[in-house]
Amino acid sequence: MRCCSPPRPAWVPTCSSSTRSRRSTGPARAAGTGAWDWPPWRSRSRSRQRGSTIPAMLLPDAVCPHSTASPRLGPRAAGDEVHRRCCRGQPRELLPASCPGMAVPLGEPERGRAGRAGQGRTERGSAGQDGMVQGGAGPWDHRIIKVGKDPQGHRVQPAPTTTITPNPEQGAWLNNKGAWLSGNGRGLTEGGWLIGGGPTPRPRRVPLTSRAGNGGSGPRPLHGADRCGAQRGGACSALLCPRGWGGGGLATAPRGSPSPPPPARRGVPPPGPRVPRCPLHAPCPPVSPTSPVSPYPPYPRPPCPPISPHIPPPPQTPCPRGAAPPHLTPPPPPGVLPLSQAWGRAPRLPPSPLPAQRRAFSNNKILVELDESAGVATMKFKSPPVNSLSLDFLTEFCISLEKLENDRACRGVILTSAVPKIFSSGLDITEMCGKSTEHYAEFWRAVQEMWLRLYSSNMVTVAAVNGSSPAGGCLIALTCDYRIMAENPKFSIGLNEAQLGIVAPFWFKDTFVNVVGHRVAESSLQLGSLHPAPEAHRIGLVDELVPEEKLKDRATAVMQQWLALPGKGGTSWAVTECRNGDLTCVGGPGIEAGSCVSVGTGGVGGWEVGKLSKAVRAALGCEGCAWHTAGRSAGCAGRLPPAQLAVPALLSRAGGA
Ligand SMILES: CCCCCCCCCCCCC/C=C/C(=O)SCCNC(=O)CCNC(=O)[C@H](O)C(C)(C)COP(=O)(O)OP(=O)(O)OC[C@H]1O[C@@H](n2cnc3c(N)ncnc32)[C@H](O)[C@@H]1OP(=O)(O)O
Repeated sequence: MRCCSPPRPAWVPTCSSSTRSRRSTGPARAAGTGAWDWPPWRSRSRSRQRGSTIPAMLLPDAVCPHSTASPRLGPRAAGDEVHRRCCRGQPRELLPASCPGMAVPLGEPERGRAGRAGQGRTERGSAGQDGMVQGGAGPWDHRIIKVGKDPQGHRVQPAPTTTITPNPEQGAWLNNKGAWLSGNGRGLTEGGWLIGGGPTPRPRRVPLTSRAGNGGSGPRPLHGADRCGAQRGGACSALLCPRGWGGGGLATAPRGSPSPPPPARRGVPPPGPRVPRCPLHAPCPPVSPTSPVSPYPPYPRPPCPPISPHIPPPPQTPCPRGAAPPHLTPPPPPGVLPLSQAWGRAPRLPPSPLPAQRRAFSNNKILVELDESAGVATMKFKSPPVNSLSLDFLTEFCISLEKLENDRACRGVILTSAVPKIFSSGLDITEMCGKSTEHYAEFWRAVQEMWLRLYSSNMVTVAAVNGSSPAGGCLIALTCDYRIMAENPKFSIGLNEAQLGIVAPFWFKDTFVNVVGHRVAESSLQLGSLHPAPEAHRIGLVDELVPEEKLKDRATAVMQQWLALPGKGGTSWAVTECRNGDLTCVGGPGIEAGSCVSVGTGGVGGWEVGKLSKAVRAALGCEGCAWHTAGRSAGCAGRLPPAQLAVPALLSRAGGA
């Protein structure tokens, strides 16, 4: 969460020209001719509007119009290739039957799928001899024609057409011969033959898949390709599971973690919901078709404690992951849309009265520890020697942050380093030379994604800077709500790009200006200064200095202070109405109807415009709208219809005062 306006107006597409004129930065700068035009997924609409000269690799032109997947990741190839892949990245039941991406021409082998998507590879035959899929009347009605080699290597003739019928209740598929089909992790199989790119994603490591799936030869991003696993009686694999759970260990399951259950065999119904499950891992409610599908795969969920099938779980055991008890979450007044609903996420839980519970997630470069009782996670960078922001690091960063974002138990994140003396050395320089154009685009997209996710996070973010933090490392700290630095004068922080002979991108600069002000930013950027800790504190680049050994405690204390603010527990709401471009409060608990809601550029109690717009846009499905953040008000730019919205009471009270 941010307390000041993010430097977005320069590039955010607007609904009205009047809004554009009110922005602090001119449209020329947003023309998008540079490699870091931002954000990439905005470029499409803007290019349509204004004939932008944005490089093709940044244009998500090939994004499937039927897809709700984020078009952010990876360079896009041209045309229907991507369209088809894009569609196939979606849960099929969510796709319209008319989606052209579902229709694969009869006779065209799914040749590319194995290579591109990492799925559809036959068990015994070679890629390209796989089954051919003909689109049927609906997304689930596919005729499968087997072509390939039998186990002895003989070529087989096309087999009779098989029709697959889904059985959502069982989570399995039935062919027209009454045989059960199953996903074997690589695709839909029948009798050991892979007959189609099934909906069961194949477990593999996250970061590389999420990158390669958008145009490379590697596997596609798996997340979102499946329904919630819990609906099939298995583990929940949907990152945006409404219950807040991450995945079923599909992507980054640590070594030694229990293997997924074997796929059902032919003629044998797959395991249904008969096996008693951990109350923590109750089946997820169906994922709404309007839910955004994350481009990221989940990361591991904790294994269930063993439950004997003979001993049913205690019926009264409250699910610590479920809804908060009624006394903790009073129902909103009639007509009030909880903000969580507006954001499409569950409300965060207040600190749990249960004994402290800690969860730790670790991948290669970032260690995440979540203290559920405090609702605070710590992300420790552990990518020696200097925590440089490589593509892998950035990908892991985004995955970890998104996981926490979707975890209702987590309300704040402390970013720090596990590498002595270094917070982060900034962007990995080796990623910026000697690589392909596609790699540069991918890397740069990841940098932007990292910044966007951190800046727009609705968690409290505190940077505990326990070492030097040049350039991109400084950006991470700047993007947090609060910065505490170890008071070691050997540690320095700043945007030193000028010393490298390069220019800090404008959004680096804007973030810097937001924190230190124009004049200080100007001279610091011109000189490429790295400010020793005491100086950094003096110019306001960091909020406070503490001895290094007290850094963690101080960060925790600051976090508690922030989390103690009202509205953070998701318990108080106000109703606002969008009228004439302003948000007007139309009533709420303790809030007078008609009071005007406005948000100062300095923020209100830690709330800020970006999040408000996020909520509003999510509630109205008005993604095309932008919010002007100039001056002291936040309003919609143009075409938001009057609607009742919910914003935290804190915001409304402060704005109405
Ligand atoms: C810059 C490339 C230009 C390409 C052109 C592209 C143009 C378009 C892109 C525009 C991008 C603009 C935005 C840029 C943002 C950035 O973040 S750029 C990176 C800026 N970072 C730095 O300048 C940090 C430089 N490093 C240091 O100052 C020091 O290394 C340190 C972090 C203070 C640590 O010092 P120390 O403990 O003494 O360790 P070292 O011995 O110096 O380093 C150890 C090894 O780490 C390697 N390394 C250091 N920094 C980086 C890095 N950023 N990326 C990759 N690797 C790094 C260093 O080389 C050492 O490696 P070895 O020699 O192999 O041991």
